[in-house]
Amino acid sequence: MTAAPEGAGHGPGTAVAPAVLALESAGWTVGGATILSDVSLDVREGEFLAFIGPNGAGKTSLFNLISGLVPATTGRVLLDGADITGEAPHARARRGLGRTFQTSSLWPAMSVAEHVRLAAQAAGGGSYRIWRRASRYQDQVDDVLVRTGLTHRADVPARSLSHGEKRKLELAVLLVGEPRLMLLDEPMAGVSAEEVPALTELIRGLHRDEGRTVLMVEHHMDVLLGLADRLAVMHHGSLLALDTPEAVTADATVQRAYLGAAL
Ligand SMILES: Nc1ncnc2c1ncn2[C@@H]1O[C@H](COP(=O)(O)OP(=O)(O)OP(=O)(O)O)[C@@H](O)[C@H]1O
Repeated sequence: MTAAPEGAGHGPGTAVAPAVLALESAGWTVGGATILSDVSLDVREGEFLAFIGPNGAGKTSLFNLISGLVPATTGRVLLDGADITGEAPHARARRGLGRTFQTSSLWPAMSVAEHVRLAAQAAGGGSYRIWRRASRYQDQVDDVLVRTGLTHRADVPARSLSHGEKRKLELAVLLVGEPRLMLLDEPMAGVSAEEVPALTELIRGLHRDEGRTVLMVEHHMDVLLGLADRLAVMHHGSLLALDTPEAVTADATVQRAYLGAAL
């Protein structure tokens, strides 16, 4: 396993946890186009690492590479020190890696509770077709709905949910598998300004109270500045900067490449 410099990106005196995820010069080339190039980073247990960068910088592609949806054509991916570069997404999921997607993955006519129940059944090894035995997952469903604040919406079909509630439901489905490492790809996308604070608090709780390691792509800088331990700035498929939010936002190169006058 690659070790990051002691305490890199963490405050002085902060205990250094072991790396749960490490990328070693990871890259992805497809159809002659290099989408990701030489990305190296360590993510520590319990850390919140946010990815920012302009459209097309490679943030989603990097999440795809980490979760195994696209192959690393160069370099290595390590989870808890084990080389998982060649592993399929489901094998990575079994190791505790879970992710959400930028676009909604819900079934419009299916209720909130049914989504979570189906995920619980799948995680428990049950067939998607055996609905009669679904009742045995009820406690798990109730627990996840409470944690995501969706109990009062349990019987509502997904199509009737607000954008913020849909994002919560996607998190609920993810939480059924109790992933230790969560990759959240733009969880605030399409969410109204009024719903952003509640969703932010939910994600903060999953990180701070439940101790999960979180990687999150997000364009809302105001959200990230109160949430992320470190910011990774992607630019043209490479990692331009990786440091505390304060250091990154003060970095002149980052400002020129991406942040500009917004900060
Ligand atoms: N399967 C693919 N084949 C070819 N090019 C691809 C493929 N997937 C992504 N790309 C290209 O890779 C680049 C990075 O895309 P990616 O979606 O990872 O960026 P992003 O930083 O997540 O952007 P956004 O903020 O808009 O979501 C883009 O130019 C995109 O067109």
